[in-house]
Amino acid sequence: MGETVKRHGPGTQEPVLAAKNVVRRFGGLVAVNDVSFDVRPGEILGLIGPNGAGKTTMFDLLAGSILPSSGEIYLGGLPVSGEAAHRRIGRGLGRTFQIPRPLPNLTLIENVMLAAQGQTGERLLANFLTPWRVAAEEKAAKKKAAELLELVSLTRLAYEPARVLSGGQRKLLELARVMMADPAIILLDEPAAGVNATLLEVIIDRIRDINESGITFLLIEHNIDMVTRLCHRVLVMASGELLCEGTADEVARDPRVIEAYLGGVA
Ligand SMILES: Nc1ncnc2c1ncn2[C@@H]1O[C@H](COP(=O)(O)OP(=O)(O)OP(=O)(O)O)[C@@H](O)[C@H]1O
Repeated sequence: MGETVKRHGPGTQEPVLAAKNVVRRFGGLVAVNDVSFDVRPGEILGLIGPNGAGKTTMFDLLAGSILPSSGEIYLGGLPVSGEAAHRRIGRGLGRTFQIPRPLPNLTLIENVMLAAQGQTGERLLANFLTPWRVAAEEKAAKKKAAELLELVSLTRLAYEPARVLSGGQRKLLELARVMMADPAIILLDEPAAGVNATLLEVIIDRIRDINESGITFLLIEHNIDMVTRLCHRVLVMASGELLCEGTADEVARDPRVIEAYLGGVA
């Protein structure tokens, strides 16, 4: 029972991430128009919508890659709209990209370790640690990276260079990399794109495992099967606005959503 409550996140808890009346303009174009929503702790929230709806712009705003024209983004209850991505990541936000680009000639384990290195490096300098403690930190990072590769079913390839990976395996590696910084919430940009059917099952299972360990997800996805199977709740954007929210089945039946998708195709 306890697990179930954690998975869906009690409604009274502080949202992990929230947008309040967020607007983003590019010149005369309003890409995100007065969008507000909460991401509840422990949930997997889907963000769907036709091409050009404003989903990627919303992700960029949440992650701090771009700043809102107006409105606020809250991370763990605190406003962060003026803070860029590197500050947010240190405070529990992780993001994967549609096309992951690991360093091709480094091994998988090195790629995962590197995801912590910025943080570790700063800490080492700040604390004037002695060399043996640096070595100990590296050893700890390697152990953690190995555990994360196991978590994403890539142990077999841990000492291979990243260039040997398929598109789907790169997505799994990206998941391990982002986990290295101990995020509270992970933004996933189209985890199913370019992935074969077998690996898609692995990715779905691994996201579910990680979510069940207490990590919240927000994902953009065009693969509706994946959204239906994974997401506790779905937000639909169209023409920069938040059209509706509900379970995958609820939004799929909503006439406004059907119209938005047909409009997008026409
Ligand atoms: N840097 C930019 N400069 C100008 N216009 C932009 C910029 N980024 C996005 N846009 C415009 O904002 C709108 C929303 O784009 P966005 O990429 O957020 O949509 P999306 O829902 O992610 O689409 P897709 O599913 O195709 O990735 C589009 O009209 C797009 O052309």
